Amino acid sequence: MANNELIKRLELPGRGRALVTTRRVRAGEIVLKDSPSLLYVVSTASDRFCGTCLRMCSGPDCTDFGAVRFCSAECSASFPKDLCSALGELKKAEFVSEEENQARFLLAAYHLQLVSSEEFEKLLVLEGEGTVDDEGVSKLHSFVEKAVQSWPWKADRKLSPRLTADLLVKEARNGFGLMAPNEKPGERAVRGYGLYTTAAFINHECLPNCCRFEYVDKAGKSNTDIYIRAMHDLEPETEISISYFPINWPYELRQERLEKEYGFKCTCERCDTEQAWSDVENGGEEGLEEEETQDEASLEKVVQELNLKASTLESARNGEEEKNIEAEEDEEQDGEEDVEIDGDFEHAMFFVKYLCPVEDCGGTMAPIPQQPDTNLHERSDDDEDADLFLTMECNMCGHVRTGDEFRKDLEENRILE
Ligand SMILES: C[S@@+](CC[C@H](N)C(=O)[O-])C[C@H]1O[C@@H](n2cnc3c(N)ncnc32)[C@H](O)[C@@H]1O
Repeated sequence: MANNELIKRLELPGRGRALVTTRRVRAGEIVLKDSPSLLYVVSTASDRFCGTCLRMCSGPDCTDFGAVRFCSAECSASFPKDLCSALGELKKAEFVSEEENQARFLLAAYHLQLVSSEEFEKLLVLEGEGTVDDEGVSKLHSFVEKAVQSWPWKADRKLSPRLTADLLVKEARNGFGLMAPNEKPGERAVRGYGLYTTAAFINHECLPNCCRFEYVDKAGKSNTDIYIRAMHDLEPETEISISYFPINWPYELRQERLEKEYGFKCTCERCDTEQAWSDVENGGEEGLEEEETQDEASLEKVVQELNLKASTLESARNGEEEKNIEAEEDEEQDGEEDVEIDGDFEHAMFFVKYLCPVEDCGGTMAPIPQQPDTNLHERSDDDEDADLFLTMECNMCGHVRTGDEFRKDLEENRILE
């Protein structure tokens, strides 16, 4: 099913290292299956999820061991005792929850160095460098240095404030959050984080072509593997992209997260279009609501929303808005590229196709992987709309939508006549 031969790593201008397809990929194909080099459970979930496998951990099987619990005697036995005792030190430290998570990560990373310097080196090549003269880093480094001092280190041990600072940034830029099942609709929490040293080379796009699936509660050993699935057909030599957060996040929130956490400014086509909306909203007296997301995922609403924004932008461009907008627009149009209003339909269709229709979910839909002998692989290359009507699965709530259901929705909302 998964085929890691399907991708290669390249350096792309302005994007750093990236993963690119080596052949044509069909909608729904798994382009990458990756296992974690390192996993840790977050402090707020450590009493409910197993420290070894991150599965739900409840009932009498649960073995309490310092700051980690285990779902079974097997998971308890396979968790490294050195790491367990170091995690026990967390109880004495005065950390707020975010710092405690960073300490958990650092202990797991330094422990990886203890047991496999080869795997540890894979972490060191990931993107990100920290700042040493940071109070938070010093506090964490002092804690970690003490907590790991009794470990059976070899002479080539690497442990320094510089390395601690770098590891923290590498984790922030490359870690994948494994989600806990929703307790209430719309409330989603992370149960733990993992570093996947191949998937870490996938860059972000606000309109991605792949999305990540995980099945942490499934039976078996590889329950923390992640699967990167193609949302639609991809040509050979196409860069694989995912969204680093839910696809319905609004422009400002996306920009803030990408700049603060990932260190780059996104200038993709979607951001260009939404920046123009945001300029109009900020300039107009009757701007649209702040911080809108396309989270009401009914087709009608998504399409209406985007049409409304497009027409607001068009009105502003045509000088029908308040004077202050006219003035701003005039200024902005000097030397500024025109924003494609036609692009709005393409963006609307992206959400119609790929945003999970379940209220408050915000997940991304991707076609269910097909068996090689199904019609997905037999359909002709020029049948562009065929992937519209594949059975899709949501990567957050698991909702499944068949092609017939989608066709009916499109017809009811007059998108397809
Ligand atoms: C998870 S890593 C992806 C692999 C990375 N390019 C590398 O060379 O290791 C995340 C980092 O990649 C870069 N990146 C991701 N998406 C990008 C994009 N759309 N444009 C520019 N840089 C991007 C940023 O530096 C970000 O912090």
